[in-house]
Amino acid sequence: MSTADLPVAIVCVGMAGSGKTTFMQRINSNLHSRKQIPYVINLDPAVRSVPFDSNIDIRDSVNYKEVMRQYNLGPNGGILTSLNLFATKIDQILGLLEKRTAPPPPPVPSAANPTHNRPPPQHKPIKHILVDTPGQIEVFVWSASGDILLNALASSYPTVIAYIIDTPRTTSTSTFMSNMLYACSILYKTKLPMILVFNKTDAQDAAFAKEWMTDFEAFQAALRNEEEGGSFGGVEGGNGTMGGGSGYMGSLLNSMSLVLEEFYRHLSVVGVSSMTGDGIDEFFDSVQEKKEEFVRDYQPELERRREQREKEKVAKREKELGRLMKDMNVSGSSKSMRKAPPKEEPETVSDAEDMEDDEEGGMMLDDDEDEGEDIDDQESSLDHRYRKALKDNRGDEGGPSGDDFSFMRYMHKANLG
Ligand SMILES: Nc1nc2c(ncn2[C@@H]2O[C@H](COP(=O)(O)OP(=O)(O)OP(=O)(O)O)[C@@H](O)[C@H]2O)c(=O)[nH]1
Repeated sequence: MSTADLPVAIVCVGMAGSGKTTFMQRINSNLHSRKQIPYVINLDPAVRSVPFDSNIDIRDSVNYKEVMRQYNLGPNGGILTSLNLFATKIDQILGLLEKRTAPPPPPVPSAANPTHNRPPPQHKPIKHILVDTPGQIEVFVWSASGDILLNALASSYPTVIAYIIDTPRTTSTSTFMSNMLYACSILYKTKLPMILVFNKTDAQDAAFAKEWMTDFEAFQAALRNEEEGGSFGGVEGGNGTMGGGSGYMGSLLNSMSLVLEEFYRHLSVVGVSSMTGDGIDEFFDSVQEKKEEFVRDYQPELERRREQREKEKVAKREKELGRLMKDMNVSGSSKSMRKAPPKEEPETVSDAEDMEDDEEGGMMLDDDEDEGEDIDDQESSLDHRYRKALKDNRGDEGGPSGDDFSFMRYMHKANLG
């Protein structure tokens, strides 16, 4: 299957209360009404109930409350540790996704009439993978496990980030700018195409935000109005001195808006109301646009990075093997030791569809027979991933924050084009 035919993964991130879950529910029901059943993944371990069915739900695999109790953690630590535990299952999740997104099987001759092909069973390919994330953005976006989950997804499917914004709470220049800076940091951290979703347009039209993003002077005028009207910082009737509104903050916001002009150009912006469904079609148009952008601009870079990591891994293995042989003082070819027989992939995970009744009380709820055998493998692969992710975060060689500023290169290229 070519990348363009693969389903697109839409990862919804947004501050607590921005309406992520309501938005997920809306796009989910929109796709259902168009008979394009999506594959839904919930990565929020702390959510009490979700108003839609998930195919994979972190809560089926990890007991958040138990994690908090056993590790003596607060809510954020609990979410982080739950995500870490869940990240150990990423191979199984990808295995499941691959199975569900594979093209329909070819027609098979029926037993009654072997010369005639039986029509393949009804199998509508999945076109969308929807991912809900915890409201504590930083716990997901800036954690090693968030990195693992996003990287794994993006290396298998075109992936876009939908950043949900609470429009009524973004009408002042300073809250708007804070939100844009947050979006910018997520864009640079994930290096994935992003759609800004101004939600709750039934309560507040998003035209002002679109204007501020395309017309620097309009933003400056709004800033001036706020300063003169004494509502700077979003405080109606304030004295205009919040954060030194007359000077420092105002000029900082001015400069920021100039700096962010470049960033705005690479975003899709849509206004939606998850409540009424307004703007959802435009959102899906943007998803298609960003999917194409992913395939065109991001995929080659991801592949280059993957190949580079593969090469580094092989080189490292060779080096370690050489050292081992030296230590053991063994002469002769090492070829026989190089290739371990391929392992069967475990199949099950916290897939809501495949779930039998889970045992309550443990931290990891979804243990099956295969897992006992693979536990060592999982631990070592987890250890490896964590190290890798932590390394990446530190910006060491090979990590996304080292020489790999592909996004910047892309931005530069796009700017020239
Ligand atoms: N008026 C209006 N309210 C909305 C809209 N979308 C969500 N809300 C309301 O915003 C509040 C928060 O919505 P949620 O979907 O729970 O937000 P969330 O981002 O998932 O919140 P967390 O679970 O805390 O991360 C709820 O009261 C929703 O009813 C919308 O389009 N219009």
